[in-house]
Amino acid sequence: MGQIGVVSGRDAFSRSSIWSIQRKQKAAFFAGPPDPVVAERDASAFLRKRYFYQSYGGEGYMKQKVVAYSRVRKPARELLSEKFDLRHYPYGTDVTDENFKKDLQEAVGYIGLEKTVDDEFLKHAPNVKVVSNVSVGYDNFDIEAITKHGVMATNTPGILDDTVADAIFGLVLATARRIPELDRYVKEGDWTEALPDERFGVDVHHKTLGVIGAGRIGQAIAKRGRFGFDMDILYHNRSQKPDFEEKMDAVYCAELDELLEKSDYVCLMTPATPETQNLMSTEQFKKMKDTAIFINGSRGATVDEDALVEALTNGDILAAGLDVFKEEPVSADHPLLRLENVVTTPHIGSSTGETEDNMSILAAENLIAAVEGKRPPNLINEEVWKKN
Ligand SMILES: NC(=O)C1=CN([C@@H]2O[C@H](COP(=O)(O)OP(=O)(O)OC[C@H]3O[C@@H](n4cnc5c(N)ncnc54)[C@H](OP(=O)(O)O)[C@@H]3O)[C@@H](O)[C@H]2O)C=CC1
Ligand SMILES: O=CC(=O)O
Repeated sequence: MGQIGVVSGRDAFSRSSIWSIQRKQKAAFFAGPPDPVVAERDASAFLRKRYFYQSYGGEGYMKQKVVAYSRVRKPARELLSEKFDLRHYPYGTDVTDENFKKDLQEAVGYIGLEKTVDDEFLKHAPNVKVVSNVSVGYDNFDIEAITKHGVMATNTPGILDDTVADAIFGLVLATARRIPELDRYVKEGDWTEALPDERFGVDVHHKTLGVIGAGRIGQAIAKRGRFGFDMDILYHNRSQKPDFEEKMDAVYCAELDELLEKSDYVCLMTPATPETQNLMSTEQFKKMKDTAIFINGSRGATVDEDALVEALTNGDILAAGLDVFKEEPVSADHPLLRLENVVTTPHIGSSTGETEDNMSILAAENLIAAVEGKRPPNLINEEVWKKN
């Protein structure tokens, strides 16, 4: 089936229908003011006809295809289905799947998460106007290639900040107070006497929290530390943030080393970019206090995992809380997972029903705007918009 450049029901008529309406309008103009009874009859005929074309795919009406991949939530799928012929594929599907490949060939939009969208992907998607990520991080997008193809790229910033900050601060507490380990201790029947000292945790309140990457989420984490736990806040960031400093008494560390040397908790929240690749490696872990805890909520790419295993085993740092890994899902036999001083979660920063719904809806709105020729609210590659 070929494609027809129509989206809404208003456009869903064959040319002959439109000419017929135009002829009637012309005749009505020369006939003077309309008879209200006739006007009402014409209006209901118009609606019936539109219903017929929408419902039965009559001549000239065909919804455009949109491909959705993985966790695109129901409210967003419903929103998209009102306007498009939505084809939803599960996690793991790729262009080796013939149906996915065919739908992608015809689709005007793609919405999903985690899948790499690069030159190769876009060669299979020649009609796509927009690729809409259901996440704020877009390291799975090759923005240069997407821009070269004249395709708009969008993401979902802002609406997930508090949810992610809660999860990452949860890792701070779980790691410091050894909650998963002690949960097992209770459930496995080992709680038969007063807790031995070697199972004690460390305080979080009144300690120093160092945030690397004090953007939307980094600042939301700092807010919890500052106002919930009376922590002193240090931050290292590409640019200095005077507002943030004022609100949270945060102190800027232009040099990462300064933050690493002074912090009790180091929380990494930068995007994954070529500059942040293995930002934390042997040298950086050695700079940290041996009583300090490292938390990664950014992406696995920002941490040299072999160096982290070494730092945790040698006692260069006390413990680590990790929501993200270089390979996801992380393999069950990964050396990090064998360490008792590591607490993990399966990349769950934004994983609450409410927030995932909101992210999916925002991603759907981005897609719809772009396909309808409007500037999507969360456009990443402005150049494509300016060119049009
Ligand atoms: N674990 C999870 O489930 C989730 C993880 N994330 C991750 O968190 C990241 C951040 O999201 P968000 O806070 O919304 O993004 P923002 O863009 O608001 O914040 C990123 C911050 O990192 C800073 N930064 C970028 N590069 C560097 C660098 N080389 N050195 C120091 N600082 C740097 C930026 O500085 P500047 O202000 O100067 O640009 C900015 O302040 C996402 O890209 C994603 O990877 C996001 C959501 C959930
Ligand atoms: O990791 C999640 C995101 O939104 O980025």
